[in-house]
Amino acid sequence: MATTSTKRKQEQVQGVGAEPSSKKPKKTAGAAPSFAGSWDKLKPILTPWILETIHTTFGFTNLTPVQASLIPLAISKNKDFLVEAVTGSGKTLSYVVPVLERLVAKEAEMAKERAGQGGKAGKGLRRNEVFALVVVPTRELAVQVHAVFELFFQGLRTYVADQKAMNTEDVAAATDDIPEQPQQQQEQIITEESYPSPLLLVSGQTTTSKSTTALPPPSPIIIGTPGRIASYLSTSLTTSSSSSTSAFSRARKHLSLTPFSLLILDEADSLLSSPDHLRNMHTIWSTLPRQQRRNWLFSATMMDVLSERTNGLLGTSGLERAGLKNLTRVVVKVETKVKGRDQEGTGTEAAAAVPAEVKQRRTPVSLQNTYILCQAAEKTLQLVRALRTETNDNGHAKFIVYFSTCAAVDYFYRILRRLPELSHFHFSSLHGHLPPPIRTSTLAGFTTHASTPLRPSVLLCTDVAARGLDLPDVDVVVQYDAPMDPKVFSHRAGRAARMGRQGKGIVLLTKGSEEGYIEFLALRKIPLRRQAYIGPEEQADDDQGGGGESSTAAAAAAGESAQFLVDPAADALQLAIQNIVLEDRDLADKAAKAFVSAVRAYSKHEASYIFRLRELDVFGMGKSFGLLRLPRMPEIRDWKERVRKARERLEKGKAGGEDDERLVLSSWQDRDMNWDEFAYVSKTREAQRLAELKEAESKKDEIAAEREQAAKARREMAEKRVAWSVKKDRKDRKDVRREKKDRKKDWEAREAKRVEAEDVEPTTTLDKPTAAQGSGPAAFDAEDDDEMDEYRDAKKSKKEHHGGNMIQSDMFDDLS
Ligand SMILES: Nc1ncnc2c1ncn2[C@@H]1O[C@H](COP(=O)(O)OP(=O)(O)OP(=O)(O)O)[C@@H](O)[C@H]1O
Repeated sequence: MATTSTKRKQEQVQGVGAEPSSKKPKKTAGAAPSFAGSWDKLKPILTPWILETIHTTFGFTNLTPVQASLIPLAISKNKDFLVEAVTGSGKTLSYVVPVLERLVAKEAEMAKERAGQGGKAGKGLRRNEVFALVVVPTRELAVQVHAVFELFFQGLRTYVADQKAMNTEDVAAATDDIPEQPQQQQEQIITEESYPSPLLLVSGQTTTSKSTTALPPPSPIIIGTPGRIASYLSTSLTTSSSSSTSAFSRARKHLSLTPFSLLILDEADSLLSSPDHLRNMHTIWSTLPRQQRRNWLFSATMMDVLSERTNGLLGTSGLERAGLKNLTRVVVKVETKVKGRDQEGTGTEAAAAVPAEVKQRRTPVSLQNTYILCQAAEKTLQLVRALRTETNDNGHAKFIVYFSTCAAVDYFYRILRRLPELSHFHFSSLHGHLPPPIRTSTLAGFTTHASTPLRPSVLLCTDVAARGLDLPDVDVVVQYDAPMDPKVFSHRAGRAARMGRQGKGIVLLTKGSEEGYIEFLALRKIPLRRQAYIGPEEQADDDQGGGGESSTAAAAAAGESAQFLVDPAADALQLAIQNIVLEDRDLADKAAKAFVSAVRAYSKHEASYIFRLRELDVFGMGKSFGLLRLPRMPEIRDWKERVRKARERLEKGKAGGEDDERLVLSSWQDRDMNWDEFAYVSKTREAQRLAELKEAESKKDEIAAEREQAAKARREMAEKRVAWSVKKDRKDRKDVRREKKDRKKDWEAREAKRVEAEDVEPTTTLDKPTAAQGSGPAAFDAEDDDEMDEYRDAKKSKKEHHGGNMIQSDMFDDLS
């Protein structure tokens, strides 16, 4: 067996840090995280109430490596930082603590300055003065970070109350010979006591009103999403040129940036790559004072921003353009010592002789990242079986399942909980199209659910829950769809295995087309281990849990290749899902929307050379979604055409290669049913449908005529658009084809005569004259290519006309 040990080290940070802990970090693979010194021994020494809160409220004794690396630097040096450490390694506290320490220092500095200017003694920051901004990409993460700050301020209040109580006791017990409390300490208590709660700016929580009077009052620390922060700042700070002085001063009074010092971007790579976020970030940057502002950037995939050049502000030059120069990098790496041939568990005695190798990885060591290869038609089946085997065999209880679109989450949420084999699971769903209060309650429900293997819980979600969320005790993360942005992969998987806890990740990859993703991730230092296709439970029992390739036994019995044969259980599951869908037409609508949006999402993969839309088995995908019929979309027409051609090639004995093997086995059958009688459960919806049906019936001929006219107009338009050179080219090719056909007829006639005259067997396909010889049947095979060209031309002109999209565009704008 391969053995692993863990070592985390800091890089590019000077030697300031916590004193090393006397306890050795645990070295067992995937055990508790290695800590890097105790909070008590941290230099500089933390402010008493901050230290007390870390100990009593959070219950933490030791620092994590990223905290030990960054906190001393961030408190004592006025620098910009770029911080990368794996998911769940404690990055949040690594900035929260320095922000608070610097706030305390600023408070004291301002108090001194203002006392010097004749201000009220002991008053530092004013109520409208903002000291730090924390920007995060999602409302859920903002709420979480806000709660951490809030815990510290609660800790402060408790600390102050305790101090006061102690002082009162001291006073009561005082005698003349006991010295007074030092003046400085009393002042500090009064000052610190006055911090207002941090301000949270997220959707559904704060108003977007243009009026400053409707805005919540500022706080020294503001946390929020880019859009909300940008609009809050601009509304609070800007006035139109026609505004009166009093309006201006009202606005200035609402918020002041005089002491502003820190801008923190958590999940910074996401904030800097999404065009929407970036637009808001530009507003924020232009509003904040540039000189005195320090920028701290955090993410588990932060270093990627330095190399990528295609999106947003990424790349070093992009960061420089945004004023993010001279960033001090703090990178905490995870190293795995691998003994044996590889780290995928294939070690043997011989392999053990191979010297151990140290490999870096960008995921926690306690995270076991795996992939399952299956057919597109088997994906939902594998999801269902994974949920069951992980609970039954591995005792796991808390799951997150990621889909690529909101519509897919919405649909599968309605389906999975109705499947009898998952009836004991508690499902919840989270995506960006849900109203904020529902998002909040869903997350709270999932977090507090007392999950056990007998009553497991599953959160179905989009990437809205991929980054930063610290959801306790997540055992397994399943990625039904690989993320469009490869950086998100480790963030998703990192919802499990946090802070040294054991966790597992499973990504479902389509056999025959998506295997390249494994190598792709390995190059990004995210090693994946293969997990066998999950067979039926009885089989798993027989195999001691080994599972097997889909339908291997059946295929072997039939003497066929198992490679692309679909597990019969996938057909049974499709039927079961269809039967659920048949209960309400609304579900069929949701299924179609989910399917269409998922296909469109597929076309948006950044790693498009791995996730090729052309390779997407839409029939199989339709089965996995339990569709009753396939929606009309160009991708399906294209796939149908390719399947047809592959079958033709097979009939002609020309089929070859994996591609054809897959296409030939791909099949689709619409459910035989009467759609006119398929009703909505909602009475109003159904009444509306019936009315529309009646109207359509009465206008049937009119509609058909309109359609015919529209199709004709489209054809004419397409014809007009075709360039003269293309038309000529087409005519030339037509002529060539005609010539070939004539030659073929000619040859056939001659061949028939020869067979009759010489009384011989006709020429077979094996002894055909070659195309180069120009007169045999092979010379006519080029027709296939011509037809294909023509098909492509027609498709292209049609695509140009329709913008390549027959489906409503809102179906796709659905990714998180
Ligand atoms: N010093 C510590 N000792 C023990 N637990 C800690 C310590 N610091 C943080 N934690 C806990 O570890 C968990 C993960 O921390 P955090 O959410 O900050 O990770 P992260 O690195 O920001 O992860 P992500 O990249 O996913 O956002 C949290 O539950 C947090 O309370």
